[in-house]
Formats: sequence, C-alpha cells, structure tokens
Amino acid sequence: MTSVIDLQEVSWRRQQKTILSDINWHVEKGEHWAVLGLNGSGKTSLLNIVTGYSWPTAGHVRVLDQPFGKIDIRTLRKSIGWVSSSLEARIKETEIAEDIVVSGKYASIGLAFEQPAKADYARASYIMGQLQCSHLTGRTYQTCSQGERQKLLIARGLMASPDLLLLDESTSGLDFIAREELLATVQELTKQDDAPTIIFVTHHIEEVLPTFSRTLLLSEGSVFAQGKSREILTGDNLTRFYGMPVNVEWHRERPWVMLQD
Ligand SMILES: Nc1ncnc2c1ncn2[C@@H]1O[C@H](COP(=O)(O)OP(=O)(O)OP(=O)(O)O)[C@@H](O)[C@H]1O
Repeated sequence: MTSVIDLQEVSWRRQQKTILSDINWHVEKGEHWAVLGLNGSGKTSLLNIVTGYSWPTAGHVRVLDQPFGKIDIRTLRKSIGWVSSSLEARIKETEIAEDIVVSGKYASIGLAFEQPAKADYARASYIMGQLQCSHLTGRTYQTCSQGERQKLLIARGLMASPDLLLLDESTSGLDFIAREELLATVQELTKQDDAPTIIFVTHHIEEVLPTFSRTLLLSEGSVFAQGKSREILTGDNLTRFYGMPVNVEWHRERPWVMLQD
C-alpha cells in the first residue's frame, strides 16, 4: 500500500451550499501532512469524507488503497485513528487513563462491553510511554489537564495500530508549554518505524512541524495550495491566503507568520 488518501474531484454539498469543491488530494505512505484553513474552510468536512462519515456529492475517494463504494467502511475505519474535539467530549470524566487508551482497540467509549486482556494493557502502557504520559496511569480523565487529555486521546488513537492517524485541532486550548510538549511528542511519534501517516489539522502556521513535509491550504472549501510545506508556506502565498500582508520566517525548521509593518 503506497497511497494513503486519494481524493479526485471531490465535492460535498449540503443545504444548497457547496462546502467542499473539486478537491484533488493525494497522500503517499511516508508523508505526513498539515491541513490549514480558517474557521469554516472545510477542514472537518474533509476529514468526514476521508473517514466515510460523509459521502461526496461528486468525485472519487480511495483511502488506504480502498475505493469507497466497493468496500466495508466500518472495516476500513479500524485502520484509521481519529482524535477530535467531538471524541474528547464523549469520554467520561470518571474513566481511568489506561482504560481510555485500551478502548481505542475497540473504537469504543468506555470498556463496559469489552474484555481487554493483559496484553492490551501492556500495549497501552507501551504507547503511553511513547507519548510520555505513563505518569497518568490510574488517574481519572477529570484530573488530567487539557494537554494530558490530548496525549491520552492520541495514545487511544494509536492502540489499534492504525495506518492513518487524523489529529483535528489537537492543540486547541493548550498553553504555550503544553502545546510545545504535545508538538514535540507528535514530531517524535513520526520517527517511529511503525508510525502511521499523520494528517494534522490546525489553524496555526507555526504548528507545521519539520515532519509535516507537505501542507494543504483550504480556503472556502477549495484547495488554495498544496505541496511541499517550504514551497507553500511563503509570505506571498499566505498574504493571498489570509487577504492580509504577512511575512513568514522559518525558525527551528518551523514557519512563523507575522503581520507586515
Ligand atoms: N452537515 C452540514 N450541513 C450544513 N452545513 C455544514 C454541515 N457541516 C459543515 N457545514 C458548514 O460547512 C462549512 C465548513 O465547516 P467545517 O466544520 O468543515 O469547517 P472547519 O474548517 O473544520 O472549521 P473550524 O476551523 O471552525 O472547525 C461551515 O460553513 C459549516 O457551517
């Protein structure tokens, strides 16, 4: 499998409104992408198409080399981890950290109907170690900070060894230090041999980590630009993208955007 996501001329309409328009997007194995766009530009709608929760009005979708329309999407979803604010909201406050991680094996919320084995907890413990959140073992969700919760949810997303991991605004609500810690964890994660392809959705240019060699800029439901992050995230491109004069400076291999004087 070399093609992870392949969207061809995908459009999605709802209530007489075109929300995604003519999207062509190809993600290869070994690439990690950042997806950037303003509020309402269609980022979450795009992820809904990739996970088969929304069906395109036009166009063709293949994910992990599986053509939609000819496959069982529920089976495919077992190979996709998805961390989003809607998942976060569904986790019970009383849930224990390692149970949250283990539940990722079943794509369930809670473990009321599941019977995890010792090996599942061993794997959860290993992943929590990878994400530097082993110290949360035994803690309830309600006692975890926002940054710790995000790490647990990413660990949960990794539990089923997905080929594709979608991180939708994982840094929202984090302070400067917690955000940098989480970003460092994501950067490290992509260095692992068995790392899934990561699609990292964000509003913030400076979160385009060195590992995100490719970037997709979405604007009003259309692809504004896509390709190598270094070529896409230029002052000229972003000035047109935001409709506001900005400069971009690369620092520690990350782009930082500033308003022009
Ligand atoms: N099911 C739906 N029916 C009607 N409109 C929808 C539906 N889902 C999304 N939209 C609209 O599509 C547009 C794109 O929404 P989407 O949530 O994909 O944007 P986004 O880029 O993820 O936004 P944000 O950054 O604010 O989370 C918005 O105008 C939204 O109101």
